[in-house]
Amino acid sequence: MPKVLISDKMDPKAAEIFRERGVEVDEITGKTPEELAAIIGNYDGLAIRSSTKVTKAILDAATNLKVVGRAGIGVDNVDIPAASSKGVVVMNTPFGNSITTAEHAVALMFALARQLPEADASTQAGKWEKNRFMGVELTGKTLGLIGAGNIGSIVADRAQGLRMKVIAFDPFLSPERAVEMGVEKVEIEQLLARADFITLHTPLTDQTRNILSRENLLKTKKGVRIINCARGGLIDEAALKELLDSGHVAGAALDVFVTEPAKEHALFGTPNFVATPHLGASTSEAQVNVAIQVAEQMADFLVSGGVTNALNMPSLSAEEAPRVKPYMELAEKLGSLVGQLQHGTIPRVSIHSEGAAAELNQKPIVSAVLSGFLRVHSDTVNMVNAPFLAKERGIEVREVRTEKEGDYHTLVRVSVKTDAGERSVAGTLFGNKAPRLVELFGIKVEADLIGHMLYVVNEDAPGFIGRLGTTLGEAGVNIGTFHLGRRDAGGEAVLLLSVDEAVTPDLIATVRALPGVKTAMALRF
Ligand SMILES: NC(=O)c1ccc[n+]([C@@H]2O[C@H](COP(=O)([O-])OP(=O)(O)OC[C@H]3O[C@@H](n4cnc5c(N)ncnc54)[C@H](O)[C@@H]3O)[C@@H](O)[C@H]2O)c1
Ligand SMILES: O=C(O)CC[C@@H](O)C(=O)O
Repeated sequence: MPKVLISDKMDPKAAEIFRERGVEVDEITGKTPEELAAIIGNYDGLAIRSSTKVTKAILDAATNLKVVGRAGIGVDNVDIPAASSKGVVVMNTPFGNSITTAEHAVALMFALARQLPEADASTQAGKWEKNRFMGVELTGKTLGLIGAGNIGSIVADRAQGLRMKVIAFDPFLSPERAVEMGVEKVEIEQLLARADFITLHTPLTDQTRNILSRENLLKTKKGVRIINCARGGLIDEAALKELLDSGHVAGAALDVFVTEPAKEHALFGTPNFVATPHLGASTSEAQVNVAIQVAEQMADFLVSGGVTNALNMPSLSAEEAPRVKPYMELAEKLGSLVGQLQHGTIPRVSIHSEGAAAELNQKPIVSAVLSGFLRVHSDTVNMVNAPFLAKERGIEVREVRTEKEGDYHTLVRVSVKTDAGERSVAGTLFGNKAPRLVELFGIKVEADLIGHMLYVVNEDAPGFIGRLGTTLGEAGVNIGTFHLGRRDAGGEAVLLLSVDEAVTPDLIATVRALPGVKTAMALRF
């Protein structure tokens, strides 16, 4: 039974779904990084919100971890490159809290427009300062969106309902989508110069870090009001404080901070500054949504291999998974076979799916080939990190599909470019389930690639099989299955034998010394 740790406070629905789906679950929140590192080795999955930091150190300690599930959108608390290189899938729930967060941004916009928090505090302090709190209307004002993705577009929709004019800076926003959203796509300079309110809805990346820098804040319209419900680090907090103090910025509302939790901050107590403790996603509706979604996605992955909303692996729905999985097994075996048989630099790997195989999602098949191929050199390679490692090693990966059937109803061929030219192996699925090799370097040979195997290339001559059988028998090696193929009578023959135990290097040397043997190698599947 796979085991998951929920390490941040999450709606109880998550644990309920894990258990219903046959996943054991522990809820242990509030651990220090050291305490988490001490227990993470016991788990196959880690479900988090924003408090748990999944650092390289945690991943190094997570010897059994297969998946990290973020009940939310931002994954800046997960070291994704480290997770990918350790073969850990990282998933998020990209839509579950979008409405809630957009509503929080709108709430903060109202709070700034009418100074609601300060008016509330003053009134409850018995001051009745009716003339102190003069607000501004939203109607007719210009709202500048920085980031017009899921949340930004919901904010735009709500702002239009409030009769605001919405302009958006987002390099990835297409003109068609801008028209559909009813917003004017602008460059950042125009946005800064024109917006009465600015709201941020981008992830924190190298391009967005400090997007509201001191320089950009100085380019804003005097009296601008700024809202950040996306990520700390998008605004220069020190410059924001100065510009609030000088009155250039009329108000700022932050839900997110460079350092969280922000228990002390230079901005705290500044007039017209509103703060919430990263509450963007905190409604019961959003928390139920993300808890259900993360638990379903992680359980699908751990129980049936389905991959949804992964940031470092191709998606594979729980419905597709049973059909694609036997192909992944076949692909991995074929990748492993070429990886074991071919040494030296391989600049290109091509994966050709034919017949029924060509109708499937190719991404997991390609990843499985690369995983089998590269695992020959490292035990830590898997489906998640194989495409990254292949890229790192400069291996070009080609994918070809031919929907028409050839000799087989379904076939996967893996070819590698070598100094001696292109060499390929091919396999099929028997009964749509059992992977079987059908061709090896141009020779038809049918074999199940399982356990310990011996690969021999020899001159096709009478008596050879007997001599080989005797040699193995004398070494105490029991033959399980025996597969033979040859290019033509008297030409080159290939033998693939499954044996009950590993073939030692000494025995390989003895086989290589037999008359007529060109190559002999031990293989492992
Ligand atoms: N406060 C919270 O509790 C809370 C809750 C949910 C999401 N968030 C955060 O909100 C942010 C947005 O979430 P989303 O679901 O809308 O994401 P999204 O991916 O749907 O949208 C992000 C948008 O930012 C745009 N973008 C990327 N780089 C940009 C750049 N350099 N300049 C301008 N635009 C750029 C993208 O093109 C995209 O349209 C994320 O950082 C997320 O983590 C915060
Ligand atoms: O989990 C939370 O409370 C915050 C989530 C939010 O930051 C997100 O990116 O989805």
